[in-house]
Amino acid sequence: MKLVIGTRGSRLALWQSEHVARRLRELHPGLEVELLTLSTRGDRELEKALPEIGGKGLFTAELEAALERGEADLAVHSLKDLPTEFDPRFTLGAVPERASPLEALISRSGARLSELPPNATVGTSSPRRAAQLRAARPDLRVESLRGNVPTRIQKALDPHGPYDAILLALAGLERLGLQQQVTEILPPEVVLPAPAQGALAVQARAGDEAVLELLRPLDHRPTRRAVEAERAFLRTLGSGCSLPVGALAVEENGLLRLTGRVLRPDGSQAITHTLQGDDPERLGAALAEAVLAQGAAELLEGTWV
Ligand SMILES: NCc1[nH]cc(CCC(=O)O)c1CC(=O)O
Repeated sequence: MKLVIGTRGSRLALWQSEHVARRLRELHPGLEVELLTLSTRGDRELEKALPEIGGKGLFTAELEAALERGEADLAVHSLKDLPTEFDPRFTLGAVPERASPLEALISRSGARLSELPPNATVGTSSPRRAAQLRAARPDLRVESLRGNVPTRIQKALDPHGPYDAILLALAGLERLGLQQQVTEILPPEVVLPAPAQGALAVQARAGDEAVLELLRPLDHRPTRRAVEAERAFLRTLGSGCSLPVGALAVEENGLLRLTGRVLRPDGSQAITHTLQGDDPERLGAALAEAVLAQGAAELLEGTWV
C-alpha cells in the first residue's frame, strides 16, 4: 500500500510531513509513503498582514482539495493553524506527541524580554503575541512581521532591520534545528501559547478506514486531550487565530489542567483563568464560560472577523 501526504512547501511544513512519513514507515514496515508538495494562498501572499488576507483555511484549502480529489491520502498541518471547526469531509486521524508549546524570543542584542531597551521594536503579526507583549512591556513597539520561520529570523538579526526582537513558536525553531538562535524561552505566565501550538494534525478523509487504521498508532492521547481542551476554549469564544486568545492544557494525574487568557489587543487588560477537568470539550467550554462571565467579550470587542 502507498500513502501520499499532501504538504505545504515551507521548510517547516516539509520537516513536519517528513517526520510523519518517517514515523509511519517505522510503524508499518513495507508501507510506501510519499510527499506531494502544494502551495497555499497563505504561502503566496506573504507581503500582506494575515488579518488583511483573512479567510478560513488560508494554509489548508489547497491541501484539503487534494485530499478530496484523492491525490493525497493525508495532510499534515500545524494544528494551531487549523480552524476550530472541522469540515465534516475530513477528520483528525492522528495527533502525534506534542513538541514544546512555548514561545521563544530572539533578540538581536541578546537582551531578554525584561532587558530590551525602552521603546524597543518587537516583530510579530500575531494579535495574541502582540497583546501579551504589550501587557508585559507597555513601552514596546510591536511591528508586523510575516514570512516563514527562517525569513523571520533573518529579519530579526539584520543589523539594519527594524526589529530589536521577534517572537516565534519554540517548536518550529527546534524542528528546523534553529534553537541555538533562541535568546529566551518565555514562560506561559508571560506569553500563553496559541491553542494547540507545538502539535501536529494528521488529517484524512472522514470514513477512509484503511488510512485511519494506519494512523491510529501515531496518535498520542495526552496530546490529543490537551489540544482538544485548548481548541474547545477558543471555539466557544468565537474561534479564529486572529483573536488575542491563548490557551495551554497539561495532563496531571490523569486530569487536564487548562489555562486560558483573553486580552484587549492593546494589552491594557487581560483575563486569565485556570480550570481542571476530565472531559476536554467540556473543560474548554467551561473555561470559556468562566472568562466570558468575567467580561472577556468586552475585551474582544471589534476583534471578531
Ligand atoms: N502561524 C505559523 C506557524 N504555525 C506553526 C508554527 C510553529 C509550530 C507550531 O506552533 O506548531 C508557526 C510559526 C510560529 O508561530 O512561530
